[in-house]
Amino acid sequence: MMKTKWDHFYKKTYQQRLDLIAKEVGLSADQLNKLGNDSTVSRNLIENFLTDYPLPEGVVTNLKVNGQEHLVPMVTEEPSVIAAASNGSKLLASGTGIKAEVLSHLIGGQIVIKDFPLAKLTQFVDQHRPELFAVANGSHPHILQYGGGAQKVGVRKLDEHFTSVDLAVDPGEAMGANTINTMLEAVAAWLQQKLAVTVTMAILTNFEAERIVQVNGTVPFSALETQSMSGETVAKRIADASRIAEIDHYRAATHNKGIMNGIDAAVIAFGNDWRAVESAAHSYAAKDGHYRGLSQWSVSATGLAGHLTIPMPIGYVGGATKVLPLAKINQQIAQVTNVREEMKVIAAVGLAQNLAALKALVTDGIQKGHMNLQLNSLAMANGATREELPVVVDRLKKMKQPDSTDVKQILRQLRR
Ligand SMILES: CC(C)(COP(=O)([O-])OP(=O)([O-])OC[C@H]1O[C@@H](n2cnc3c(N)ncnc32)[C@H](O)[C@@H]1OP(=O)([O-])[O-])[C@@H](O)C(=O)NCCC(=O)NCCSC(=O)C[C@@](C)(O)CC(=O)[O-]
Ligand SMILES: NC(=O)C1=CN([C@@H]2O[C@H](COP(=O)(O)OP(=O)(O)OC[C@H]3O[C@@H](n4cnc5c(N)ncnc54)[C@H](OP(=O)(O)O)[C@@H]3O)[C@@H](O)[C@H]2O)C=CC1
Repeated sequence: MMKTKWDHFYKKTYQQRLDLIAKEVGLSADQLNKLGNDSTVSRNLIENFLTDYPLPEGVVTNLKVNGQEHLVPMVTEEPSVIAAASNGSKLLASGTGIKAEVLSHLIGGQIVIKDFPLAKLTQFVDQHRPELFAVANGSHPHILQYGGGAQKVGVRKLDEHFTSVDLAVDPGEAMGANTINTMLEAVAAWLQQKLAVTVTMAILTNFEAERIVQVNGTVPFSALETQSMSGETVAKRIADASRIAEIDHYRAATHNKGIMNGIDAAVIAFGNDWRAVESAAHSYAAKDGHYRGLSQWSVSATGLAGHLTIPMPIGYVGGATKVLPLAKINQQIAQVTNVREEMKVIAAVGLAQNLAALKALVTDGIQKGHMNLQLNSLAMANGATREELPVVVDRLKKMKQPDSTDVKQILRQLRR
């Protein structure tokens, strides 16, 4: 490999790394001071560690799932997300509350094999299923003790060259990526030994078709009423919005982004891998060959009914869940004691988040509520200090469409 000045950067001490970066990009002493923040946990969690990057954490109120109230911590940089999730939770709590159920809890993975007869491989796997499961489970010291283990195996033709041996495993309380990867590599080695197959790769899949949570909720018409629309009209308009996400992928992408506003924020707060959750959500949304909204809303005789079915590949243990100190505290704040509860609560936040966004979209429009709460961020981004912030925001609220020029002008006036 070619040599660069960054070779073995990771072997340098923390201070040496900071100094090198400061020199390279010309950081001031003040900037260095802000950056420098050695942490034993973080230094050992990731590579080339520089600093902890703080994101704001807030809490969703009024989320009621299966009769129990949960305060759900959310980590996000986006104004109005937590207000909206609380708004949607309160609306849903005014109905039957949210009913949630974990439909399946298996992580899948694949061993991709090249140029081997499909029929021979299928026959071998069918005939040696117990042995194959024993190899998989035997590669993980404790998976059976955790109530998990290999559950299913199948063979799937990919094209004329490639075949996938698909394994599904109950990962216990863990997200299970490392767990299943260990198992897949063990089974791959065993297949190589038994059949002399050529294995191209052995890896979990983030298409999580068998780790599904379903949440349902209803909102009475009375709770949806606005100054200018009846509750029934609002409900019908939300059902229309839901339909549009079914038929138009332009809209479906935004509809699902709204759901993930809540889900990602909670997943991060619980110390989980949000890329896995994102990847699973969007691939699931496209599973029928057409990308669509993950939730559906319809009007019943008494109110609005919402439904969300979504993969939720998270863990209550493992990954960073017990390493990041805040993740543990957040599990306690949310009053979740196992992975299934956590899956349900996170999906419920997604449904509530979606409801609030749709209600805003079909009534006042998104900008009114969102921009009102975005004003703090607009003011700070344009240089307002903590002391100036209340006055600046107050003046911005009185304007029709405030922007950065307005903030700068207000600041000039204040600083005269
Ligand atoms: C912003 C609101 C909530 C205002 O909503 P509102 O109707 O003016 O609020 P309200 O004063 O009637 O309050 C209702 C409840 O909302 C919550 N709430 C209200 N204000 C706060 C606050 N400051 N902090 C915390 N919680 C708040 C709180 O639970 C409150 O109940 P209360 O406690 O007063 O009895 C509403 O307009 C809303 O839900 N808007 C949706 C905003 C949103 O979705 N933001 C995400 C960013 S936009 C986006 O990324 C996705 C999107 C929208 O494109 C997705 C899509 O297209 O589908
Ligand atoms: N594509 C992807 O999504 C990928 C994700 N990852 C990463 O993998 C990590 C998640 O994998 P995961 O296997 O969960 O991680 P870990 O290996 O961190 O955690 C699983 C381990 O937790 C221990 N454990 C303790 N109690 C339990 C229990 N009740 N049930 C199950 N396990 C228990 C077990 O180890 P023991 O018995 O030794 O205590 C188990 O092997 C995340 O960090 C993710 O980012 C990695 C590769 C790819």
